[in-house]
Amino acid sequence: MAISISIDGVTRSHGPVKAVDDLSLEIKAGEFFTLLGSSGSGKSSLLKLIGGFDRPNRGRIMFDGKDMADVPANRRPVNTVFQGLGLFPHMSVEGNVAYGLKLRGVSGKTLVAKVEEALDLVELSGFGGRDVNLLSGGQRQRVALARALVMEPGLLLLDEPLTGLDERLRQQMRKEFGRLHKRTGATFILVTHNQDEALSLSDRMAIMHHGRIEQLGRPDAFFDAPANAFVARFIGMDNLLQAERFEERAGKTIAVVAGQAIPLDCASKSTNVGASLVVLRSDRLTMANDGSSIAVTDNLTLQVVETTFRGLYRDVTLAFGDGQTVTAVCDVDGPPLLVGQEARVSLQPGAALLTSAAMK
Ligand SMILES: Nc1ncnc2c1ncn2[C@@H]1O[C@H](COP(=O)(O)OP(=O)(O)OP(=O)(O)O)[C@@H](O)[C@H]1O
Repeated sequence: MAISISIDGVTRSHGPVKAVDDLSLEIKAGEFFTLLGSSGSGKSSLLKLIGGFDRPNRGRIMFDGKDMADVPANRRPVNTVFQGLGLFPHMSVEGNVAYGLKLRGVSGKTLVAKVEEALDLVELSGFGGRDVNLLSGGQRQRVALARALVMEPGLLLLDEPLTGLDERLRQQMRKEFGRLHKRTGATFILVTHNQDEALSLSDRMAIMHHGRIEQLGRPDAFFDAPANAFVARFIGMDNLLQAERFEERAGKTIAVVAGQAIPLDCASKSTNVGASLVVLRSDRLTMANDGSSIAVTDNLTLQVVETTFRGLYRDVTLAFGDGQTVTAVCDVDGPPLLVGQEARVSLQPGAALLTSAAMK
């Protein structure tokens, strides 16, 4: 049965460092939830507290409403796949996968059937007798997954499980996680600093920083409304602009940047010049490759600072009169724009958002 998790005001300090800082979070039963954040943000620390490998200084962690404070790791309905795996090198694939079940007293035909089923789930049928030391990196990762899944946990914790794999294997394993999540119905919590992984797999995700959650929600919501400049930068929305003022025109909020009007998509947020930054979504900025305007209205006139060939498109860095820059995408047909030339950039609906300059 999938497990719901409730984290209530949890703090974990190491001397002066608060690895987890008064953090509260609800994870639904059966959800694929991702903790995303840079190195040292507290992701692994939080996962360890959930798994019962460490104890909070303050706050409570509940599974299906039951306080886990006095439940040790080996009595929690949890299995963990860590980075670096920790497979038993002296055991075969089968031996590794069967280990936990044997400890539980499972034996004979039931044991064999369960191990086979788990290996089948990770597409390693027939690999039972192999030496784990002779497997490829991806196969070893899948053995580690099978070893966790065979225990039929209600909660699976995945701590950077794809670290150290090459890009092709990462892609393959990523698909596998998605598939396994659907098939098992368990709650999955993934820790990663890889944004692609988080976006492609998660029902919901949280971006952590300094032991706190900066934003929580469905992956697409981060792009529609990044909570603050830190989150925007973290997810690659680097076009952040300081407005010189905000104005109301015909019921619309306009940001004025270096004398040019940028109509904002969200009128409800605070439009205090010091507290707010304008975010331009690069996927909603369009320009012709000769620099002429595409749309009749909502155009910006900017100066080309740099163009970078990216294969299927070109990145074009463009400057406002006050020196602030944004990057837009331009198609590769025809000659590239020239550095120093003027270009007309059209703002598609939803191109300009507002975000908070300050973090939580
Ligand atoms: N046992 C410990 N003793 C002292 N400090 C610790 C300990 N565990 C974690 N920390 C500190 O707590 C903070 C959060 O660490 P944590 O490992 O949770 O980060 P993370 O987001 O998982 O990072 P990474 O992606 O690098 O694994 C860091 O500043 C780290 O140095």
